[in-house]
Amino acid sequence: MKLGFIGAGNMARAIINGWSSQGQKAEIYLHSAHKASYEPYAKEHGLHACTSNTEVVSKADIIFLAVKPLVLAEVLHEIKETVQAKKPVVVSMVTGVSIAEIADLLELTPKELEVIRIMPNVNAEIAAGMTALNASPAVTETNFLRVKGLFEMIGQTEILPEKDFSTFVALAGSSPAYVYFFIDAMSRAGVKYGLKKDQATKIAAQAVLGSAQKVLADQKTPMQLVDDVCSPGGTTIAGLLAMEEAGFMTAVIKGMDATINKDQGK
Ligand SMILES: NC(=O)C1=CN([C@@H]2O[C@H](COP(=O)(O)OP(=O)(O)OC[C@H]3O[C@@H](n4cnc5c(N)ncnc54)[C@H](OP(=O)(O)O)[C@@H]3O)[C@@H](O)[C@H]2O)C=CC1
Ligand SMILES: O=C(O)[C@@H]1CCC=N1
Repeated sequence: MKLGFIGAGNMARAIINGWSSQGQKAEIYLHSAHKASYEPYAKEHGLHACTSNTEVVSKADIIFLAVKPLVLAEVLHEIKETVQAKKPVVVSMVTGVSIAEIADLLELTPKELEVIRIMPNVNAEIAAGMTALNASPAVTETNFLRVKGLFEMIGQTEILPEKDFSTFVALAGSSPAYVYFFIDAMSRAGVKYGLKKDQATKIAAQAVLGSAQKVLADQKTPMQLVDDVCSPGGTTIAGLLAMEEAGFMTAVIKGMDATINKDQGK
């Protein structure tokens, strides 16, 4: 299995570094916009640096599209003829672009080309990712399981209808940033009350990690777990009510709404 990456930015590197940490051995071919960006990275990680996007398509069997939505049309125009001749599996992580749109830009239909749409997140880098997948009708079971397996190596996966991808972006694609933001806010409070920033960040991050693990491991709902921490007349209920007074739940949902609207081009 030969893998190809078009785009070598934050998300591509998180995935490739995650695979590398898990001993993934497939050859990887890579190209991005600037030599100074992708060549040193390829050299450092034992990847094949290609001289064009078309070369990536001609060398690899599974092509990962890891570019920003704004340059996607230009990239697909560039690789169109090689894709039409070779029919590799095309895996897109580009936000807000459907399988049908990708096939269309390549002047093929979803029945003619194996297109897998994914939405990963940056925690793939430490094998703690969360990736959604959906496939065009042309995708064979073998190839789908192959791609799904690559993401199971670096986290959890969920097969989702494309209509739910925008919601998934909010809950898992973008949300690492929101959780980092929350951790930083807690950590700043620690600094306000005299802790060093790195110490406060470690304490806050470990509390978030343990809480997430507890939610996944426990039969109780998150709200039942909230109640378990809130001693009557205690510190937690005082803090929780102050957060709610400042609009915590509304702020989170407004953030999710804005993410989803942006993903849907609204
Ligand atoms: N970052 C994240 O957490 C997530 C991102 N995504 C999606 O993944 C995609 C990539 O995002 P991200 O990695 O963050 O973006 P980055 O800006 O970090 O990386 C974009 C990459 O695209 C390359 N590029 C630009 N133009 C071309 C071109 N014409 N041909 C080939 N490569 C090109 C850039 O090259 P160079 O480095 O040489 O400048 C860069 O390597 C986006 O569609 C994003 O929505 C999905 C889930 C999470
Ligand atoms: O901010 C973005 O548009 C991308 C998609 C998910 C995470 N980063």
